[in-house]
Amino acid sequence: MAATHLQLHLAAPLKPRIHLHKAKTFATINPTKFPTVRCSAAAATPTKRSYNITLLPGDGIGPEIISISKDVLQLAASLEGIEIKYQEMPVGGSAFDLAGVPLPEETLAAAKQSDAVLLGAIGGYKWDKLEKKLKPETGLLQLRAGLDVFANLRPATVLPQLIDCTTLKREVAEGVDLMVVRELTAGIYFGEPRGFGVNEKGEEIGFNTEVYSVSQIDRIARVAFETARKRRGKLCSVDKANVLEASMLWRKRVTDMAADYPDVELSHMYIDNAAMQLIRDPKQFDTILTNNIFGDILSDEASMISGSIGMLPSASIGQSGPGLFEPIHGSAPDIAGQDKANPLATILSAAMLLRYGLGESKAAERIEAAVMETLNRGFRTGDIYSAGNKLVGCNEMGEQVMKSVDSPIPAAV
Ligand SMILES: NC(=O)C1=CN([C@@H]2O[C@H](COP(=O)(O)OP(=O)(O)OC[C@H]3O[C@@H](n4cnc5c(N)ncnc54)[C@H](O)[C@@H]3O)[C@@H](O)[C@H]2O)C=CC1
Ligand SMILES: CC(C)CC(=O)C(=O)O
Repeated sequence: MAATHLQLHLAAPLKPRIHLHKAKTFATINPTKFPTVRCSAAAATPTKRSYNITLLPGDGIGPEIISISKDVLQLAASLEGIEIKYQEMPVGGSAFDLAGVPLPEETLAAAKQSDAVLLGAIGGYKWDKLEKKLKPETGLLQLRAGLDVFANLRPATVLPQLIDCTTLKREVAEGVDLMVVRELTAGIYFGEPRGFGVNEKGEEIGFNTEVYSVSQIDRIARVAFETARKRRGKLCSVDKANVLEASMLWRKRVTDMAADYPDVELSHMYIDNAAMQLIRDPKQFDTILTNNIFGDILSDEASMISGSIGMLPSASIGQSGPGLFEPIHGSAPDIAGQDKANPLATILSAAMLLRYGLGESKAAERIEAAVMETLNRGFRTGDIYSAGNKLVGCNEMGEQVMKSVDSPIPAAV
């Protein structure tokens, strides 16, 4: 098993040497905006050019968007002289149907042994009534925990081509470029005790626990400070420290860590206010640091500022082992199998895999440039359609991105 370049740079627990820098080539392709940070190997050239990727299509639209994203990834990689071997494994509801569990041991083992993992999405009506441990969602949480990918980077950028898709006023949305750094393997999604029971009145209850340890807070905070430092130097930590003890500890640790980052302007915001501010004036945000559940919600909210949840990719990284790359959306069972899904969030997740997971920035730039060019040529899936553009399905969108992949990349400024 090969450690990714990024992970080598996260090796020291308290001072991960995560490297994030301005994606100048992207700014060149489109001077307005796209994700303006990347974290990749510090070394200019990756040490190897042959990789093993585990593909986890999952459920719903997952197989459609993964199939297309694999083709795009393959083309971009081969044009850069990179060899990739793929292994497709089941996860989620489809894994339950095949193997009786949502994360078969073989799937986790394959993921751990690969250089990076690309996931579609999991879940669907069919499996909603299963007991908790068998649900597709449990499989995804087990996968994230099994890979220990604690840092989930979710960029949200308003592209000029999609400005008509935002639900906000143009002047509010235009130029938004933020990064949500979401803690991914702790908090209420994982905390114990949890379960169902009966209270003292004999009434049935369901309960969960929001719990964070110092080390869990410190490691995600460190990633967020490093991220902010390489962006516009502003970090907003979002919590509920007026009510929750876990948030009180979170705020204290983040505040203490700020001493190590005098160049980063730290602010704190309660989650309820942050949810409101994100709609009122999203441009005030640069990097947002938050816990597992607040990050899940805020990033979905941010997706509508940029036009569609079908546009936002994510990268989940740990201190060692492969990273996990997936769109922020779910399995969209309402449109599954209808060739309606927007594949761009997954295609852009494949670009993040190349850059953050493998340190292969040139191939990543090819994909990002191709997405921009495809949008420039007017191709739109239904979720991002506006008058005057060409409405296409998931497959056609993928094919158009493929056509653009081998177009020349402008030099960095
Ligand atoms: N990471 C994952 O695999 C996640 C899985 N889920 C699961 O997905 C299932 C559906 O959950 P929902 O709450 O409906 O969230 P969802 O994100 O799947 O869908 C919400 C809405 O966005 C649309 N949408 C999502 N992705 C799209 C795309 N690529 N192109 C066009 N439209 C898209 C859907 O059609 C739907 O109307 C559930 O079983 C849930 O547990 C939900 C969130 C994350
Ligand atoms: C489906 C859950 C396990 C995760 C989730 O909602 C998310 O990460 O977006």
